[in-house]
Amino acid sequence: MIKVKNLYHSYNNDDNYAVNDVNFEIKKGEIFGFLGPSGAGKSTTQNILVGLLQLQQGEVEVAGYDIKHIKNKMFNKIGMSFEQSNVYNKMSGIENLEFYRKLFDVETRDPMELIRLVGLDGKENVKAERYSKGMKHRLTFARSMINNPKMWFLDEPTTGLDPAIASNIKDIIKRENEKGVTIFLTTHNMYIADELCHRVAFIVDGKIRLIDSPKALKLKYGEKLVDVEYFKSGQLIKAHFSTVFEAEKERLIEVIKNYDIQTMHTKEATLEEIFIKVTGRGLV
Ligand SMILES: Nc1ncnc2c1ncn2[C@@H]1O[C@H](COP(=O)(O)OP(=O)(O)OP(=O)(O)O)[C@@H](O)[C@H]1O
Repeated sequence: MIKVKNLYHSYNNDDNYAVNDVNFEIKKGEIFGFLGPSGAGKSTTQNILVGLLQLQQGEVEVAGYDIKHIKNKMFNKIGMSFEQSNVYNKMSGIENLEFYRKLFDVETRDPMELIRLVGLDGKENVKAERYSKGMKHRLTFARSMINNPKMWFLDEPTTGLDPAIASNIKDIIKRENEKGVTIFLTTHNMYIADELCHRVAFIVDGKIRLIDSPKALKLKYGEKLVDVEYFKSGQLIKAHFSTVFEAEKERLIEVIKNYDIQTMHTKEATLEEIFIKVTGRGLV
């Protein structure tokens, strides 16, 4: 669905690259996470992919279209939800969607259905200038689905939303993906990436440092420890055991056999810990 080969971008046309030899492919039906700290080059890459920034160097194919020769038809197939909401303030929520749907040559979704989906019903006739930041964000998100995109670009889709609304947005993303929509998700929120993405790319200083599935990364970089809380002579003992070393595995079995276990968890590395391990940098 997306092929990116040897992509470079410099804002000043010098050798100070915001995107520096980036390569990746996204398969149809995949949720691909682009994970990196502020200034890593995520938005620059995404903006080239959606035709907002001109391709300077490299090869990019999106939904079967070569980005060097963008055809209007490509925009029928893609949807974009930006971190910075860019809705028309003088129009109401529903007017924004009604206006936007006219820009497409394909069948579009019912604006009111989308308004309901993102929980803006009851506010559809209010001008967007009176919407809160989170409401504008949801309207932008709803708008990005109006043309039933096959390829959906989501930039920080849950940033600034309260937990219940963020959870609703995550469910919508999962459902659309189950229907076959391919998703390019840009974020520095590792929880979202972990929960939603089939594969993630770690990007720092314009370069991709690693691409893999969250599960494979955890298996590779996880500590393989089991944390156990158990009662011994009436006292709660907290201990952890490696599942790699034989002696520790035997100690763990002894504890399970002889004591009353309160809690037992395998300790997995979080994506953020792995990111720091691999790149030497934090995600913010
Ligand atoms: N319009 C611009 N002009 C000049 N430099 C820019 C411009 N936009 C971005 N940059 C620079 O390019 C680099 C990559 O920025 P980019 O916005 O792609 O990062 P990002 O990973 O999306 O960050 P964030 O998470 O903060 O959005 C940064 O060094 C940034 O300062």
